[in-house]
Amino acid sequence: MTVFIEIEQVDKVFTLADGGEYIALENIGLTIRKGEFVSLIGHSGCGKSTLLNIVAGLDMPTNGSVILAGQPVVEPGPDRMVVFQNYSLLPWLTVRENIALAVDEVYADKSKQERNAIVEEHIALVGLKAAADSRPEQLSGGMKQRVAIARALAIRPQLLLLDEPFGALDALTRGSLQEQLMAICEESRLTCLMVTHDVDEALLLSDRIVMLSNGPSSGIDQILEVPFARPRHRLEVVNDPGYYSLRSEMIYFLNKQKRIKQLRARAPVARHGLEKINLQIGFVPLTACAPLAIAQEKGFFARHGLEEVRLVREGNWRAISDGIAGGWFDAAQMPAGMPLWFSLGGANEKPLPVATALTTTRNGNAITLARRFLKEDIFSLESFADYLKRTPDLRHTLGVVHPSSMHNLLLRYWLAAGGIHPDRDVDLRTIPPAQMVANLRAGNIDGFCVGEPWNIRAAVEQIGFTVATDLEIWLGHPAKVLGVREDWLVAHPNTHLALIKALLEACRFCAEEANAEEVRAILRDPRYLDTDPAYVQLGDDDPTSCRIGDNYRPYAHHEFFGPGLNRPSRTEQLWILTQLARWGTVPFPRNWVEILERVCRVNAFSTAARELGLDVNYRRGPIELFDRLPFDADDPIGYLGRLTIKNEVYIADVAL
Ligand SMILES: Nc1ncnc2c1ncn2[C@@H]1O[C@H](COP(=O)(O)OP(=O)(O)OP(=O)(O)O)[C@@H](O)[C@H]1O
Repeated sequence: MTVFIEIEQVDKVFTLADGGEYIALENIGLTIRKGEFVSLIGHSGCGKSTLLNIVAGLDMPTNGSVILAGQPVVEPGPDRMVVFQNYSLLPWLTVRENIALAVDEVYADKSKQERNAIVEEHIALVGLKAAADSRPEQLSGGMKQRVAIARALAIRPQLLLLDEPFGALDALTRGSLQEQLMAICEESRLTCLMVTHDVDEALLLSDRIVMLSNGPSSGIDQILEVPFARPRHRLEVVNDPGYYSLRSEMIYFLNKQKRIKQLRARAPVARHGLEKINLQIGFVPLTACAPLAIAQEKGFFARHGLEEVRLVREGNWRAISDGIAGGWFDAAQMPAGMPLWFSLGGANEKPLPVATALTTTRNGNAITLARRFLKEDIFSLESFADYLKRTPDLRHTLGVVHPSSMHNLLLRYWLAAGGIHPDRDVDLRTIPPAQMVANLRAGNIDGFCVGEPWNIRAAVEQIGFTVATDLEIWLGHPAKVLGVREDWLVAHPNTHLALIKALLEACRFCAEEANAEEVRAILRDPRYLDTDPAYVQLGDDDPTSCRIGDNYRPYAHHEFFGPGLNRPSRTEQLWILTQLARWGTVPFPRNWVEILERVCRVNAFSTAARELGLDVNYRRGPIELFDRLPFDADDPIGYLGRLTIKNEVYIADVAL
């Protein structure tokens, strides 16, 4: 399909009554192909109608241009017709006369007979023959909108612009009009640009959905391709396996925009020598969020002057990374690899320096497989690898939670140690932690690697079984860290120290066996983990492992506090770095020493720990995983070279 519309670097600035300015749109760039159906979606006031009006020629951009079929758009024209939500019919004219008015104007060179034929054809097209002599007041909303569509189509525009055309109609009428519009567009190969608030409408009608971020200075946040075959039928579309993932992508986007509005609304408050005491800290509901929950509920934040901390519960790590990248979180609980992943451009190919000065938990992960594998005598890495070799025609999908999480890195390491290439021999799919068990139950995945309580829950509920835990993979590995953007850290050094101190005290509280019941009770609150506390393993008699219910598999304890446990480790971060580079997620930086210094803020940890009177001189031993392959922290590139199963490794200078 050829390019039909080019929207080039369009800005729209409105002059306000008080003389000020409002930047509605900034740097919008979009091309639309001939015959394509594109929808614009976004929150109220984000500039959808403004953009539509600019394409229609009803308004002009402040900067940039719109080119339609090679010609700049400078005014409205008959090649573009707009259908508005409020129909815009002339009340004193009948259906036939409303349509004829437009036809007579555009086709003045045709005979009266030809013009009448066009009018009648379009009245029939939208099924309004019986109402052709009625005036708008005698029509229902759906009928009026059909007149508006017929009027728009009758002049054979090259481009149909629709501004929430079905917004005011009841669900039944809306559904039937959507189907009629789809049929007409497919028949006439019309190009359409539609503004809508309706996620399902956009998915049914569009080839692409353009999601606009909130204003001021709205821009294109993301463009979704809608791949369903045409002609489309509503039932087939909603039953397509891809429908719900596209739908949740849109809902996620719209919710994110709503949250950004709320979260940005808080002005910083400085007090007690701290640059900011009203913090928003993101977390994902896992047993590992205990230190944050405890710091809040037991008053550790407040004790260190952080009097207005708001913990923001997110369903997945992507929302955490969006919150940090967008700057509406001050800090977040993160998977151990996320600060490096950000700093090396994992989020959007542009390095965003993110630092950590505190490891909040170790352990707490496991690998679960669906129970049906037990019937095939699969109970270990070796038997799983054997099974995959025996059944090369079967594809297996395993869930991980984020590219930078230890679950992803440990699962990949475990598979590769068994001779399984994680990107060739199986499919890895990113799924939010709390949705792992449901996806395993539904058969969408064959297994997963995730933090607790989800492995234990899958085992206790007999949906899956734990095939490997931290005890077998890497006992004591870092799991979650406190992450902050480097620019935030530089602007809030005292607040950062207070935050580390509050969380270190909370970590100590979580680690004391006597507090286990209280921590469990706090975690069961819907604001935190919201799960049966029986699945939360804390405070077992055995210092290294625990057994839950009648599930006799030992699990490693979450470790929250102890000598050298919370101090960020450059060696561990270097191991993470080699694994991220091994799988091609980020380049391996030639300047890795500098990168590790920027990411791993050992000094900030030491200052905080010293101020709390804690010993800071402990060092962790060398890293050794279950396969006993030595990790050479002095020669990480040599170590990467010795790994046989890997993707292409890129080595590059990374400028932070
Ligand atoms: N003439 C104007 N003068 C000043 N501001 C304007 C003008 N027209 C629109 N705006 C502002 O520009 C922004 C974008 O408005 P627009 O109507 O395009 O949003 P929208 O996404 O279509 O909203 P909705 O979904 O509510 O219809 C809004 O904040 C609006 O207040």
